[in-house]
Amino acid sequence: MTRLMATYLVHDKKQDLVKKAESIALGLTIGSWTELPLLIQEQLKLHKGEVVKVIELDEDPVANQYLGGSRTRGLLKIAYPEANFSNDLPAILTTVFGKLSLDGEVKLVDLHFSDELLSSYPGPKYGIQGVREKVGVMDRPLLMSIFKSVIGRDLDYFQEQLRSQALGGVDLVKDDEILFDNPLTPWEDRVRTAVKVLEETESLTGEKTLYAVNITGRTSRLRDRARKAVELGASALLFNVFTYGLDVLQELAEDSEVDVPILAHPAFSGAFTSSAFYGVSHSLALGTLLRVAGADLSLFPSPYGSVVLAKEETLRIAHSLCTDQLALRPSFPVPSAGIHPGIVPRLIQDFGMDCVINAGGGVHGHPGGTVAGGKAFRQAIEVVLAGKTWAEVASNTRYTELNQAIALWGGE
Ligand SMILES: CSCCC(=O)C(=O)COP(=O)(O)O
Ligand SMILES: [Mg+2]
Repeated sequence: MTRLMATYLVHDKKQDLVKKAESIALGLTIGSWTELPLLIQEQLKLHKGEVVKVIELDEDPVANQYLGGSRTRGLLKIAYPEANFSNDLPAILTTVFGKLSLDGEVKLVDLHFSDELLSSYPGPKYGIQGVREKVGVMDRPLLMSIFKSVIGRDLDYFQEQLRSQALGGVDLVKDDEILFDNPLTPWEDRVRTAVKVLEETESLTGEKTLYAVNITGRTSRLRDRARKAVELGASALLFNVFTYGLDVLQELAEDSEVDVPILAHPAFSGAFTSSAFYGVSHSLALGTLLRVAGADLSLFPSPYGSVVLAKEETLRIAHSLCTDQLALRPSFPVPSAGIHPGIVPRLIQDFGMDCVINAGGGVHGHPGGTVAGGKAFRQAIEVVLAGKTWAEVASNTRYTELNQAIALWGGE
């Protein structure tokens, strides 16, 4: 019988972590089975969670102070029989972290899916390789930019901003997650406009740019919207997965008519990932679970910009998105928020070639405007991949836009 393995970080008031683990393993499966008749105990044994490992960690004085008293800290590994749940993410998450998520200082840090369980999840349709093929770029990190200040503006503004981003050499342009359907830039018109603009820019530059339209509105209408978006020519979709739910993402990702890459935005995820004591780890939420649910790209705060995560956290997210220990296509890591060209060396050093460099303000806020902003990023990527430093290209006119960006925002 295959089992799903969950790992929890606990800060427990009591001393005995083995007892704690046993109570979780029981409580989330067959309950107080010891009080049942022997025969039934025997039958239910197959459904009982099993404590696989208990690792006691050193006490953390900072955590103790924060939590107002001494706590026993540890990692608990518990295996749940797959026979206990239907094979879908709502059932899995309710099993491993349903009522437990409300029960004191317990954080779900990892889930290990067996191959058998995983075979019901197709994962990303495109993944890193498929997205690269769509834009025809295999040999460098991709560049993505974000529409900014579109709320309250009309389609002409949208069109101009898209054209500038594409002419700047951006591979993917995405709606901001806070752009919903609205009378000034209805989503269907954004897609129709993008198709025309991007055909035109491709004929000028020879480079493909994808447009990810934000799929929003009531859940019951999302599938139709996503299909319609693709029919109208959308080349990617942006999805605020954590305000809808992972299963909704999976429904979209599995739909054969939704045959474009899906970008998962992390909006709202901080509400249940940010605490050191409660909720779900960043790497599970923004890494493993998004990949399992079928996100082709996962956006998350980088260690360097305006909304930051600790570097180790971001590396763990990227690892979960790409590790070949999970038999699914890898999803593209997209470290984001407050990114400017001066940060590019650190991003490439940390995340390697297979990442997407993503910026809004860092493109549009360039002193030379949006086209120059895109160019500055492409130049930064080129310089880093050539193994050069900013100082070595400081007086090179091939890198004018990059040098302007470095002068404004700095760079190491
Ligand atoms: C927290 S990751 C999401 C990044 C994002 O949605 C965004 O709008 C970033 O914009 P910026 O101007 O900071 O590049
Ligand atoms: Mg945004």
